[in-house]
Amino acid sequence: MEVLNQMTTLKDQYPRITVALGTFDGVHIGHQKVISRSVESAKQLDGTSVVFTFSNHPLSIIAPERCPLQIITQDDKVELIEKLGVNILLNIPFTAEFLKLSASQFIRLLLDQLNPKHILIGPNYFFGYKRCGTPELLQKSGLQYGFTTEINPTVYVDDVMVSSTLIRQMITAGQVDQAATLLGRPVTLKGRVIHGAKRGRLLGYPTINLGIASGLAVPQNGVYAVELIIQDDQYNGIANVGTNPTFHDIGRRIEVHILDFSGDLYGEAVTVRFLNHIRNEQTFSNSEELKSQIAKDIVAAQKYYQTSQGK
Ligand SMILES: Cc1cc2nc3c(=O)[nH]c(=O)nc-3n(C[C@H](O)[C@H](O)[C@H](O)COP(=O)(O)O)c2cc1C
Ligand SMILES: Nc1ncnc2c1ncn2[C@@H]1O[C@H](COP(=O)(O)OP(=O)(O)O)[C@@H](O)[C@H]1O
Repeated sequence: MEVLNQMTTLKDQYPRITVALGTFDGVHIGHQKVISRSVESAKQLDGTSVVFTFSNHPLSIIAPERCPLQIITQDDKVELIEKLGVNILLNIPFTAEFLKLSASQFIRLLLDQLNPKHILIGPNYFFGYKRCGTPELLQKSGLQYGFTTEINPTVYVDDVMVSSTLIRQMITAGQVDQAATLLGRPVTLKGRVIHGAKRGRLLGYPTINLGIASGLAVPQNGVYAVELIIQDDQYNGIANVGTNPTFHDIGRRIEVHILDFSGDLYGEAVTVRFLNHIRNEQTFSNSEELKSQIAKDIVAAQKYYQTSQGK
């Protein structure tokens, strides 16, 4: 997949473009449908599938105070879009100038740069200054300018409408299993192992510590059954997200005790998949109480793996 970080004229080089339009935070199952349809219709046309999206959330420019936490990083978004088989990703910054484009100017920009044959959007796609452009306007303009617009129907899971807003709420409420259903994959965070208070080894439960990137939606403080990927190996683990209130500790972080593992992991890149919420973070009166609770947490996590991983 070719990734372009600024608006580029593609129409001359690629005569039959299909373009999926959207912010696509999370690349959830609804987004995946829209993007996959673009890939399919490009194949039918013997053309080129393009995703046109922004590298920053439009609200970060329109109303920064209302800009939501992001479900995934930009790098992960690019990787997920690539996996869907897209040919070209236009991942361009949403700027103050872009904000001022009217709906018809935005359509004109698409025509001038891409001249698409087919446009794919979700049902709640609005565009142009003050979100004046509607899916219907795109359809009508297509009749005039020679493109078709496909509005993908709303995707539901058990009567729940899939949306980035709902997924963010689920993640920050610790409902990671429900969020995974709407994302089509587990809630995943990545980081490098940093040094902590070196207390874990004394408790008998060493934990890799990961910092929390600002701006990302992180599961609410608590204990979770997780899977980890370190280099090419997969492990089961038990994570605590929080501030270690038992020890009047410092900043919020993610820590994971890896089951059946020993070794030095400082500095390693780690991927953590949050599978299931086990309990909330608590303040214990002493480290013995915390230790015996962690032993119970591990039993709960193992039960979870046995049922979910078929072991
Ligand atoms: C499964 C698990 C559950 C935990 N639950 C709590 C908790 O409820 N309250 C708390 O204060 N700390 C909790 N912790 C965090 C421990 O306090 C922390 O791992 C320990 O202090 C070691 O910190 P260190 O890695 O900085 O050395 C938990 C850790 C694990 C691995
Ligand atoms: N099973 C394990 N799970 C997590 N980390 C482990 C494990 N075994 C060894 N380690 C190592 O021990 C370190 C954690 O020990 P800990 O005493 O908690 O120190 P810190 O406070 O620096 O995290 C990890 O960074 C890793 O290098």
